[in-house]
Amino acid sequence: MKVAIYQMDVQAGKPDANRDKVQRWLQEVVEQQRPDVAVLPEMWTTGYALPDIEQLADEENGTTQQFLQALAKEHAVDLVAGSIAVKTDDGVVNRALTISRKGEIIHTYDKIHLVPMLDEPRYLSGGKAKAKTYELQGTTVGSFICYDLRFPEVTRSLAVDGAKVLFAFGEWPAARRDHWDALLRARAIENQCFVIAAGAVGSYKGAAFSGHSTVISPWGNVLALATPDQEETMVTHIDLAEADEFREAVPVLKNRLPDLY
Ligand SMILES: O=C(O)CCC(=O)C(=O)O
Repeated sequence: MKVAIYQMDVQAGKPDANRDKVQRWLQEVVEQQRPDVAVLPEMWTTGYALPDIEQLADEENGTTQQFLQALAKEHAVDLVAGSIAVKTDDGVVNRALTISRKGEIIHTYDKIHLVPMLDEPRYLSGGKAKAKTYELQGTTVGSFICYDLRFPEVTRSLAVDGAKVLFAFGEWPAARRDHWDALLRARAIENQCFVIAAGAVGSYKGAAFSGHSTVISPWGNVLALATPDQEETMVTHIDLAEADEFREAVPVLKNRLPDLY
């Protein structure tokens, strides 16, 4: 699987400008590298302009979703499209979307863990459904969003349900970059999954984002690591057989004893 990650400098509060950036990026990466999958970061339409999120968020099946469906079809690429703010009957959610190259929505997930340090519970509603696996190019995969990374139960449950690739989307603060790096690597090793993480750069109200988008193998090898502070396109090949080989050699998932913990 050839994966392209957009480590993006999201323009907070400017969804039109961010959609333009994504359109230009995708056009360029598809022309130059022909990836199978393109991956975007967390909340890439609005950034963390939370006080205005009610006005900025998309309607369900709204502008950004339709824009992504058209782009995926036009470029014949699967879009693991990070997450966007979406208005629902329960309030605004931070929703991850994956769209097939045919333009079909193949997965959605609303971030379940809201971040108190960023005041998210004041402006956003947490998802009510557990993160579920889905099929992408014949492989079982899962997606989770930023703060979910601190809750190993999320990725463990995706791995137990068969995921071999975990997609993570972040606008993680630079102040805690070490945690991002260490926890992503831990999630890859403990679940014997590839971890493909798209982060953001730039800053909002003086707080910088961590960059360090990355691709990590099930063995824990860092196959690619972006800069901490520049927009960047990272294209990486992953060999999915590595997950099977590691699982056979070290059968962690089979050796779990959930009744004892
Ligand atoms: O857990 C953290 O340190 C940051 C989480 C975060 O920034 C987010 O979920 O958007």
